[in-house]
Amino acid sequence: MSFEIQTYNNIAEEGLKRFRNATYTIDTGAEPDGIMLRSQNLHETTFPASVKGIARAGAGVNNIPVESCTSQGIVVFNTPGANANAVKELVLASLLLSVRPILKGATWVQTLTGTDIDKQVEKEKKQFSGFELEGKKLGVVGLGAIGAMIANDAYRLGMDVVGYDPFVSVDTAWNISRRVRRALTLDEVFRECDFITIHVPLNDKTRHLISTKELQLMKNNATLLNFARGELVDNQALVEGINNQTIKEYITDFASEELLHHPQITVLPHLGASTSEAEINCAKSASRNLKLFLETGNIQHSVNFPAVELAFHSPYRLAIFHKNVPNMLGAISSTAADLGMNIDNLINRSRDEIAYTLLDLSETDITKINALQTAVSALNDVIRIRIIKHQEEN
Ligand SMILES: NC(=O)c1ccc[n+]([C@@H]2O[C@H](COP(=O)([O-])OP(=O)(O)OC[C@H]3O[C@@H](n4cnc5c(N)ncnc54)[C@H](O)[C@@H]3O)[C@@H](O)[C@H]2O)c1
Ligand SMILES: O=C(O)[C@H](O)COP(=O)(O)O
Repeated sequence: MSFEIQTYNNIAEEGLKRFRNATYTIDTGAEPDGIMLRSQNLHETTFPASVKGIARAGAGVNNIPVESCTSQGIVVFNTPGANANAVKELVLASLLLSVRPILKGATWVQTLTGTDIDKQVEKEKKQFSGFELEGKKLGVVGLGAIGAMIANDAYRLGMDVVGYDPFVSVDTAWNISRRVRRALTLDEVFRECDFITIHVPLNDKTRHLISTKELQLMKNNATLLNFARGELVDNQALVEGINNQTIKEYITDFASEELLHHPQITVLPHLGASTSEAEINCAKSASRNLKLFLETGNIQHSVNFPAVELAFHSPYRLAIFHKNVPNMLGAISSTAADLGMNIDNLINRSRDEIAYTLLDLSETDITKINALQTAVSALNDVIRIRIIKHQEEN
C-alpha cells in the first residue's frame, strides 16, 4: 500500500517526518489519501474520492465541512489539548497586559533623551500605573482543554474564578480546581465578572454567543477576551458596546476590519497556537492519528466518527462506514458467509447516526476480497468501504 498526503499551512516537520518513508509521498500533486492542515478553509473544496481522512493539527474544525465529510465517509481528526498550554499562556499574558500598561511605558521610555532620564522616569511614571489581577473576578466560558487550564492558573494568580460549561466532560471536570465556582448561566458570568474569557468551539449553536444582551449585562469596567473564534462575538454589538461605554476593553486573537484602530480593542494575528511546542505537539498528534487510520482503519481523536481500536493481525481488513441502523452487522457477516469467507475478528462502534465496522479476514485471495467489497457496498445504508492490506510497521 502507498499513500499520498496533501498538506496546507505550516505543519511542523516533527509531524511530517512520520510520512517520510517508502509508504508515503507528500504534496506530489497526486490524488491525496490524507490531508493535513491547520486553519486553511476547506469549505469550498471538493474532495477527490481518494480522500479518506483529514487531520487538523489543532483544536478548531470550523474550517472543515465536517458534516459533508461524514456523509462521504471521510474521517476528520483534531488534536485535543495539543496547543492548550500555548493559548493559556497568551491569555494570561493578555490579562496581565490589560491591567499594567507595560507596552505603553516601554515605548515611552524609548522616547526620552538627556542626562536626567532617571528623574524624568520617576516624575512621569504615574501615567503608567495599573491594577492587579489578584482579587478580581474572572469568568471562563467553556471549560475544555484551554478553559480548564486558564481557570486553574488564574486561581493560582489570586483571582476569583467562575466557570460556565453546561457540557463539561468528566475528564476535564476532574482537572478543575474545586476553588473554581460553577456558574449555572452565561448571564451570571457576564453580570458578575471583571474579566471574561471565551473558550468554546465555533458552530451553529455558538455563533454570536456573545451579542448585545450579554454585553449589556457586563460591568462597564469589564474586559472581554476572545482567543477561541472571532464569530463567537457579534462584532457590531461589541463595537457599539465599547463606544457606549457598556464594556471597557476587548482583546481578541481574530482580526476583522471593524475591530481595527480602536483604542479599547486589541487585536492579535491569530497567535494562540503559534509556539514551537504547540506546533510540534499538534503536528505529531495529527500525523499519528492520520497514519494509524490509513494503515489500520483504527480511529482516534475523530470529531465525526467513533473511536475504534482493533489489533490488526489478519492479512486483510475491511473498514466499513455505514448508517447506525439495526441488523447491519448481520447483513455484513451473512454477505461474507455467502461468499465462503471466514471472519477472524470484528468490531463495531456507533456515534449518533453513523457507525463504523472493522472486519478482519483470514482470506488472502484479493479477488474474493474485492467481491466481498462489491457485495457489502451494495447493502443498503453502507456509505463507504475500504480494503486495508496488513503491512509491516515502518
Ligand atoms: N487562538 C488560537 O490559536 C486557538 C488555539 C486553540 C483553540 N482555539 C479555539 O478554542 C476552542 C476551544 O479549544 P479547546 O482545546 O479548549 O477545546 P475543547 O473541546 O477541549 O473545549 C471546548 C469546551 O467548550 C464547551 N462548550 C461547548 N459549547 C459551549 C457553550 N455553548 N457554552 C459553554 N461551554 C461550551 C465544551 O463542553 C468543551 O468543554 C477551539 O474550538 C478553537 O476554536 C483557538
Ligand atoms: O483551533 C486551533 O487549534 C487554533 O485556532 C490554531 O490555529 P493555527 O493552527 O492555524 O494556528
